Amino acid sequence: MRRPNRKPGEPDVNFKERMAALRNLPAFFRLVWQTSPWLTAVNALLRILQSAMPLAMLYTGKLILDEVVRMTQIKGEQSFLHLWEFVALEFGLVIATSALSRVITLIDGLLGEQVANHTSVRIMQHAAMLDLDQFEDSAFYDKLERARQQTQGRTVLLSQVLSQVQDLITMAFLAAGLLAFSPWLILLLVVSVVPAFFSETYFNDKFYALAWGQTSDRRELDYIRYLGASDETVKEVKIFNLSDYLIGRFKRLSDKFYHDKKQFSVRYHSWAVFFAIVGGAGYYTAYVFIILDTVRGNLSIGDLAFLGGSFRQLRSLLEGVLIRFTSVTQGAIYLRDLFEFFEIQPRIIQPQQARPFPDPIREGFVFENVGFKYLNSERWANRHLNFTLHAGEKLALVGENGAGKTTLVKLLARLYDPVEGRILLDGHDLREYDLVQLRKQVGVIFQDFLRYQMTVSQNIAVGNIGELENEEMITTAARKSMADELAQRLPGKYEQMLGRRFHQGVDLSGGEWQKIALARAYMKDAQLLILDEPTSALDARAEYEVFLRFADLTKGKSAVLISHRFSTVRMADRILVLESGELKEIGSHDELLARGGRYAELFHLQAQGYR
Ligand SMILES: Nc1ncnc2c1ncn2[C@@H]1O[C@H](COP(=O)(O)OP(=O)(O)OP(=O)(O)O)[C@@H](O)[C@H]1O
Repeated sequence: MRRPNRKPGEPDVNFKERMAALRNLPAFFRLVWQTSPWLTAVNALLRILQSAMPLAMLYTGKLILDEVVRMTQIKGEQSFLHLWEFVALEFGLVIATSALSRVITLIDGLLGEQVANHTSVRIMQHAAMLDLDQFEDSAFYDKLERARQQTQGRTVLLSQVLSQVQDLITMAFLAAGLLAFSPWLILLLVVSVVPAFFSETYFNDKFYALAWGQTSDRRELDYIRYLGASDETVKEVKIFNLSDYLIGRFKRLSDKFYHDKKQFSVRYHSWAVFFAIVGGAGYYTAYVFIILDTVRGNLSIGDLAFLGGSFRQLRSLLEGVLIRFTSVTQGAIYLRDLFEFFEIQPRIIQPQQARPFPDPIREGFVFENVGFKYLNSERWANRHLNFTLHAGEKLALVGENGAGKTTLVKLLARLYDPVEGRILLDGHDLREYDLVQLRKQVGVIFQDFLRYQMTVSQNIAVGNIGELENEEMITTAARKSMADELAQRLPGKYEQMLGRRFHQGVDLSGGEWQKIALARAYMKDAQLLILDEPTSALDARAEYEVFLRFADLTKGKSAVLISHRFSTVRMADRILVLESGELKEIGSHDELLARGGRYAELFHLQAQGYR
């Protein structure tokens, strides 16, 4: 479960907001047009054609009826030519209508799919640009989630808006016919349908509020569902016998949803039935008037059929349009989340006149009174940091859990910018350097590195994805990190699928995964390599070898190592001890031991454990 959501019942959308949300539609249609101009244009054209069909058919029906009546009134030999022409015309129109509606559905589906894919790609592109700390902000995260989840809704919205326009045109055609006969019939129509519209809007708002109120509970439900049945959780669920507890929690929540939904739906549908009766009464009042006028001889039988048909269709179209209006505005409100998400801009961006990243680094990184605190946190995760990471130096960071080691390396890799002070690289602020080059020249393997459910070679290549096809580079990197031996043992070698999610995937042990992750570090020729607890799961021999190799393989390069094992730490040139985010001491292993400070204390503590 991710973030707390808004309070139940919030936000209650009113009519004004609904109308305001419609302003997102032009931007939406620009997006649709960009996705496929060709399909959009054809779709629009066919829909205009389709919208004239109902009137054409009703009118042909009238012609047929009038012709039949005329023929029954005349005695003697008669020509059927006209009648068959009309029938053929109506037959043609029927066929054209169903063909058109098929083609329109087809294009809607294709276009919807393309729009969904195009939007997903844009969301991914935009998310990739954004800063790490933006992902840690709950309001941002909610927005991203909603922008992402509504992909399917947008496909529906597309055809809804198009159908809405099409129906409005059809109505204009039909209304023109009715208007010529009797304008007040139109008035009657509006009066009989409008209450249903207000009822629909009212219940839609209520439903939106209900859905909003349930968002965080729904997430909890999804989370419990995931806990209850997934490859990653099954082990603990079995060992701790959690399934009954989880099922109980799931049932309690889902029962509550069911209860809320039932209450809502019963009220909603009861009112819908009532308003359908009102609408029906309106229609029959009008129909009676038309019948009476026909009996009086003012209208032909054909007119009766035409007007009755027009009125009936107009009523159901109007009802449909009004009801659809609420769901269109609903969709437009969700669009607002999407466009607001696109408007979020990253702060860590490529500088206007970027300085090329030095190659080689001459002086190194200088921390000048660097301080950093996380968003929504009052505590400084790092503060008053003053030290130099010299070019070519191997620096180890030690400190207790939460001391700020990972935060420090995130600052070094410019995943965050300092809140206080600055970091200089060869005399210039890190913020002035080309960001793309910086990402290439600073390699980081985090303690919570990703275990991609992909092949061994893809898992290594993510360290430098441009070299995905470079087998030699991948195997060399694997040899350096000792992942090669592991790959050779697997049935599929480098093409072996890892993880259990996909066909014939195999899972690895924690240490084996670390070897794979370490290989990523060797995939690029970075000048600064940061390893955040890279060997915590390796056995003693593997760890020893990794570090012997590491020193050798990173000769002339700078490196930062985070580790809780002092056997690893002591191999570094210097060691920086952090305490509550601040620098406690810095020096070589021997210097720090001689000083008898915190490092010496921690070192002896760990050494004691081995005696
Ligand atoms: N994304 C975050 N948002 C808010 N606070 C955070 C975040 N990440 C870390 N912190 C806090 O910042 C402080 C420093 O965390 P950091 O991860 O740098 O510690 P660390 O020394 O690497 O710890 P460990 O040895 O457990 O890995 C901690 O108090 C932690 O709770």
